Amino acid sequence: MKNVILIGFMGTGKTSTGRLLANRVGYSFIDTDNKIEAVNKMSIPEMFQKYGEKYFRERETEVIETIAKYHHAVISTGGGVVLNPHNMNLLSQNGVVVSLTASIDSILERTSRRNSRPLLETVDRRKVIEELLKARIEFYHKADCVIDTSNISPLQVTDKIIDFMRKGGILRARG
Ligand SMILES: Nc1ncnc2c1ncn2[C@@H]1O[C@H](COP(=O)(O)OP(=O)(O)O)[C@@H](O)[C@H]1O
Ligand SMILES: O=C(O)C1=C[C@@H](OP(=O)(O)O)[C@@H](O)[C@H](O)C1
Ligand SMILES: [Mg+2]
Repeated sequence: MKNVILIGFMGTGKTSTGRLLANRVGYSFIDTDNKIEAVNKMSIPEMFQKYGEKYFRERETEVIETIAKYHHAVISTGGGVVLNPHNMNLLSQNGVVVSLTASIDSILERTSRRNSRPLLETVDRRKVIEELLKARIEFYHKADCVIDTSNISPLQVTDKIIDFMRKGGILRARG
């Protein structure tokens, strides 16, 4: 049974929408960031601060190597997972990849509610978001399905993902 992998920039709603989707379709839910924190017994900001981004990326890949083998799971990734082709090869072998996008204004607004994202701890957040997006956009478009979440609720995003799953025969008609 295929997994559903959510990719996308910080603030596009991967964690919140993924949890909702898993509840609706009866899949288990895994968020790579939560798993990294649980396995390493350390928050992500603390990990970045103590050991840096490279160390975090290594822990991220370790977690992906484990969870890519799961079945029947919605897997919400962190925004930088796409940077390592090894991560994406593992995840896509056993799942369909759904990419969530959002306008810069939406990303800015959504990531300012709670700052647990070390890469955005900066004075000019808009500029950093623009630069990171520019470098990553090509990866976010390599997906089986791309959904713009700027003007729709997480529930509406899950409606679209469920439609996509039904059309692809991943999910049976109703229920
Ligand atoms: N479609 C949406 N519309 C409005 N707010 C959203 C939407 N999706 C997520 N959010 C909010 O944006 C913030 C970041 O969402 P989160 O799921 O943590 O994103 P990600 O995991 O992609 O970084 C949260 O406060 C969440 O409630
Ligand atoms: O884009 C990134 O490089 C990151 C995104 C974060 O996850 P979200 O996309 O869920 O915010 C988290 O993995 C870490 O702070 C790095
Ligand atoms: Mg998240």
